[in-house]
Amino acid sequence: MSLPQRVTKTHATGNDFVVYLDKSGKFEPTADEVRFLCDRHFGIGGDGLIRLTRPDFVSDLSDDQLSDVLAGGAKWFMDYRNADGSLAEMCGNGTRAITLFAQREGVADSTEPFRLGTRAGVKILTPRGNMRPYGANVFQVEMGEWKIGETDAYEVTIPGTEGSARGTFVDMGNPHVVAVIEDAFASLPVVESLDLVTKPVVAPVIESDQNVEFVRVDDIDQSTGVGEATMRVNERGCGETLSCGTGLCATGIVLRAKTGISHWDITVRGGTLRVDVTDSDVKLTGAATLVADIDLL
Ligand SMILES: N[C@@H](CCC[C@H](N)C(=O)O)C(=O)O
Repeated sequence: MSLPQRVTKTHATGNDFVVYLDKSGKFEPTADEVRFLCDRHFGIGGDGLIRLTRPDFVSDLSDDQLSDVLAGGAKWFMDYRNADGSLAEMCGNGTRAITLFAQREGVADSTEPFRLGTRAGVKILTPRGNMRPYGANVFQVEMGEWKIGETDAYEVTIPGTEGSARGTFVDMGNPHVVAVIEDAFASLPVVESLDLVTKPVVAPVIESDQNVEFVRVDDIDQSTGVGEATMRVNERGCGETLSCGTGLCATGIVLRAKTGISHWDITVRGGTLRVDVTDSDVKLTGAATLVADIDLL
């Protein structure tokens, strides 16, 4: 068994995680252990597992990744695993949940920005306290650089559902395809009616697999420059989740490319978050929650 006795259940806008602190590097989980803890019937349940550890205890990091993380000033690392046991480069919601946990464990200062290492580089989290309409224990995350592919280059379908949409690839460190489904190129049902238990199909195939976001623009206030949108997501390695932080950022980036609006309040099934996009950076603002400490038997 490579798990510690005590783990903690957390979530960030309903994207839920089993997390633990591994100060000594003794507790690198196996894929079977991840699947067990994330199982909603036989385990604790979670969209993913996060080990908070020192960067040099993460065995899959290349020398370049490790030196980038250390050069970026991160003393702690978010080792993220999807519920199916696969590794992921990044988890936007996970960065907030694990930073709140790091504060509680006394390894992050609750008043200062926290530099967190990830497989997609260092992310900086600034605590914002309670913030309407986003909730309690809000953090603003500097998610860093992003890349967008050709607009609408992919066809997105859902097996068993009639219709299709066009999707745009976004690299947030991890891979996303964003389909704005209530525009001229889409014939899928409305966002709320989609079957996202079924994994969407993206063509042409993306080798890494991908997370897929389905989005509707609800409102654009030209006087404030802020848009509102609704999004749902099917995540790689996990299935439908109530929220996906990197997916929200990818959504903000695609909506900016399509509308010219850079600031978005996006509502997912787990709440509302803020995404602010510039040419060189994207910021994500949202809440985080610690739910329970659990002793494994
Ligand atoms: N929920 C996450 C993303 C988690 C990883 C993703 N499933 C992947 O494999 O890329 C988020 O909040 O960003």
